Amino acid sequence: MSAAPVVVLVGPMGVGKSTVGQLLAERLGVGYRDTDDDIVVAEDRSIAEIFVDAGEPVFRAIEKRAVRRALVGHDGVLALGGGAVLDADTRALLAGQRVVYLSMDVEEAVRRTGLNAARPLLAVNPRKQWRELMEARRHLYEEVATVVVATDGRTPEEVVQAALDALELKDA
Ligand SMILES: Nc1ncnc2c1ncn2[C@@H]1O[C@H](COP(=O)(O)OP(=O)(O)O)[C@@H](O)[C@H]1O
Ligand SMILES: O=C(O)C1=C[C@@H](OP(=O)(O)O)[C@@H](O)[C@H](O)C1
Ligand SMILES: [Mg+2]
Repeated sequence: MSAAPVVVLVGPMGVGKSTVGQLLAERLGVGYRDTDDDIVVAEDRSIAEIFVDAGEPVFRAIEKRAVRRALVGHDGVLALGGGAVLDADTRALLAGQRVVYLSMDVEEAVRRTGLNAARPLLAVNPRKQWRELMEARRHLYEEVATVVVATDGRTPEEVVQAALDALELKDA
């Protein structure tokens, strides 16, 4: 069986992919899936534990497989982890998809993620880490995006509406 997500959400940690993804799925009357959740279930350990125990390259290899599986096995809204676009094969798979890049500025990012131990990449000096992450990744998010939706100063519900408008999708 092969399916394709109706919408794929990409963007940095804390931008609201998981929050917005669930609301968007409700609005569209479809299922919601999150590759980070798939990984936690399959590995039976948290994302932070995988980073600490096995290291980032192992996490990225697991993530790549999880994204590939979800892209052919899920027909609802799919949220990816913030670093999934680092992989060139993943970006190639996203080329044929309807992809929303959720964006935000640095201050909003630091406010939302703060010192969150569940996000190991931001555990130390979050503002500097976030700037560097965005410098490395912004063009990758833009490369895979069908539309860009700014989340600054918007509630999750407003972000969902902006995404539906940008994609010219009607809700269920
Ligand atoms: N539009 C928004 N405005 C304010 N806070 C938000 C918004 N979207 C998400 N959040 C909050 O930001 C944090 C990160 O959201 P999450 O959905 O986990 O992001 P991601 O999956 O992109 O890492 C959560 O605490 C969430 O409640
Ligand atoms: O940006 C990243 O490299 C990561 C983002 C996280 O997902 P969220 O973007 O959902 O927080 C999670 O996959 C992991 O901590 C690595
Ligand atoms: Mg998430």
